[in-house]
Amino acid sequence: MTSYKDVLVTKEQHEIILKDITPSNALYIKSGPGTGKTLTLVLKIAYMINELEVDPSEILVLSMTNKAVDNLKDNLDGLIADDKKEQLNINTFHAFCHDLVTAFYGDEVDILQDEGLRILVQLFDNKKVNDKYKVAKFIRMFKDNVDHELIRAEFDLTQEEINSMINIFSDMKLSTYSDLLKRGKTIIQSLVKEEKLNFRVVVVDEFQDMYNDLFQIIKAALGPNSHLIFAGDTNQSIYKFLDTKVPSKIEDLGKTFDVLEMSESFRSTDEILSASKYLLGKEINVFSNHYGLKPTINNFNSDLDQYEFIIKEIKKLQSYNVPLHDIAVLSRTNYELTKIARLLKMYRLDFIKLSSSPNWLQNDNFIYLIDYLKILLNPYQANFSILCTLKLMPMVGPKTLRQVYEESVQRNIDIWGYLSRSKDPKLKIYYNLMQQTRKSIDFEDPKDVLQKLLKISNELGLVKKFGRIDSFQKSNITEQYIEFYSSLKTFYENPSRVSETSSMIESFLKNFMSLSQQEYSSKIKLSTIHQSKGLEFPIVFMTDFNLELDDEQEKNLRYVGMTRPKTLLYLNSIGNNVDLDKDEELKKRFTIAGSPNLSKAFQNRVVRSLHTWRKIFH
Ligand SMILES: Nc1ncnc2c1ncn2[C@@H]1O[C@H](COP(=O)(O)OP(=O)(O)OP(=O)(O)O)[C@@H](O)[C@H]1O
Repeated sequence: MTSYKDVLVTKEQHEIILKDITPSNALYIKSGPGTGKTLTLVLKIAYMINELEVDPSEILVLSMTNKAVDNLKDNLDGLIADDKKEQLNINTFHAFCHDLVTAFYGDEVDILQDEGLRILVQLFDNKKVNDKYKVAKFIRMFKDNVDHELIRAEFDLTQEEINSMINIFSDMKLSTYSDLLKRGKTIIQSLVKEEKLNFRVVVVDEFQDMYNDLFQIIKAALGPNSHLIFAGDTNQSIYKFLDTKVPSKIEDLGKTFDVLEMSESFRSTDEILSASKYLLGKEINVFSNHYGLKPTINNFNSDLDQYEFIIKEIKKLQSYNVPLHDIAVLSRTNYELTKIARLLKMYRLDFIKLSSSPNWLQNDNFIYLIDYLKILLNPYQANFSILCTLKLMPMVGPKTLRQVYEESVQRNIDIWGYLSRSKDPKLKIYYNLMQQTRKSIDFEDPKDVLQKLLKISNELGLVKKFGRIDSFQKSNITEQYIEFYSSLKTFYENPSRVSETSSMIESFLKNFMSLSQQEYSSKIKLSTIHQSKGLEFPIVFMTDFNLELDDEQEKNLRYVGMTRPKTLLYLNSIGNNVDLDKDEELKKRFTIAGSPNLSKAFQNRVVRSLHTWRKIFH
């Protein structure tokens, strides 16, 4: 162990931190789960700024998720001066492109979301492209410049029908994520060419899940004098539907590669790590110096048995004073998580579902509050939001929506202008309330903003839509409004979140998606395995665990889940065909059928010690 900035780092980590940043070279940090990718990247960034005197504005750090970005930023606190931290460019690929596109073109980027697809189904009014999946596919095809001949064949459409749908999409000024990345790439390319953007170092985290659109951003950002650093673990690549060939394409970047590995894992005990590697079926160079209990596998006949076991074990852990926030339940799908959530609620065990977006958005309908805000702020640029929210009004159906859209196109006015002139009583109610609210709303006062939104949701149909969802979700609505309000307040209470050029509310609209701090709450964490990537928890339950997997991607996903816990791992399978008691290899690595010997674990301080294993900088 060596030390950098009072942090004890391994020899491997130290070598990576000090490795030179020659422009023509790239550094690939090959690291297994829990080996300290984040810590090492953070220390390397600090080293470059503090010791090599690299100007922080010349460092670009790109990551796939908001969570990873927040993590990097938090961990940099105290390592570099605050003013230098401000100049550092640490962003998700999407936010980086979003900022460039809005700054460059001055227009708002309206990304097409799930609810928007439903409105397009109605506006398209086409018998063959008649559900949101088909609409999404249609848009993807035309955005990817697929030959119209092929689109016609795919959906059995005429050219007129295709043109009409493309026109609607363009009139609504909608973008897809892929659009945003492509527009971003073009801007970066020209700025780099004109030497207005000049990154000396580009750092990319979690490169194993990178797909072509993201790869193109990196390629565009790299000038002749840029050094590239990328870190990742191909065994944790879990997005099969994306372009998994990308990591190998990195070699097309024309840089000479140095590969440095990190093999000591600081997260999981050696028992957990060995069992994870065994089920992945690969020889992997990671080890741990912490020892504890073997993971436990139980096979159940039904979901109910499985869930009862989890509740019983959680209660047992509580009796050893394990705080709920040390426990996570990971599942393959959101559907399974909802079932577990219901059960935990029944037993009055507090839980929180982790997601990459803010909590209140776990109810899709809350996206309409964002639409209302966009309209209140600038109705002339909110055509699509107006159509989305009009649909919530009682008695407004697809026919009215199409009529509003078509007539405003014919008269060459925006939809707000059309509404202001409309004699239709339903549309008048909508217009009058919105107009009145626009005049009276105080955007400087979050309480007033919330009150106005509540009134609008009540009178313009959103609350009625809430009424149609099931009772479990309904009981969470007040809580979600409160969470929405606290997200809103974040911007009023943290001026640093508000950029110089935009107001509080504009900053909120631009950044609300990145508000997800739930990991730090004091409740049991529920998460899909996908969402748990990059996170760690002292104790993990994995549900519906499948021992018989062939698919490589699925095995990787299982590996990601199994390597999240620090000390205790419970695997629950249902009706699996492997005879657990007879499989000697499994028996060597797992406790089969039963529960872990907690009293032994606590006696040996295996579990307790974990409470002190907090993140190094926390
Ligand atoms: N040198 C070290 N000494 C002590 N703890 C360390 C050291 N390096 C990393 N850690 C700790 O190990 C844990 C795992 O680190 P980190 O989350 O960065 O791993 P990772 O490589 O990103 O893992 P994954 O690929 O699974 O997301 C963290 O709690 C971190 O603080």
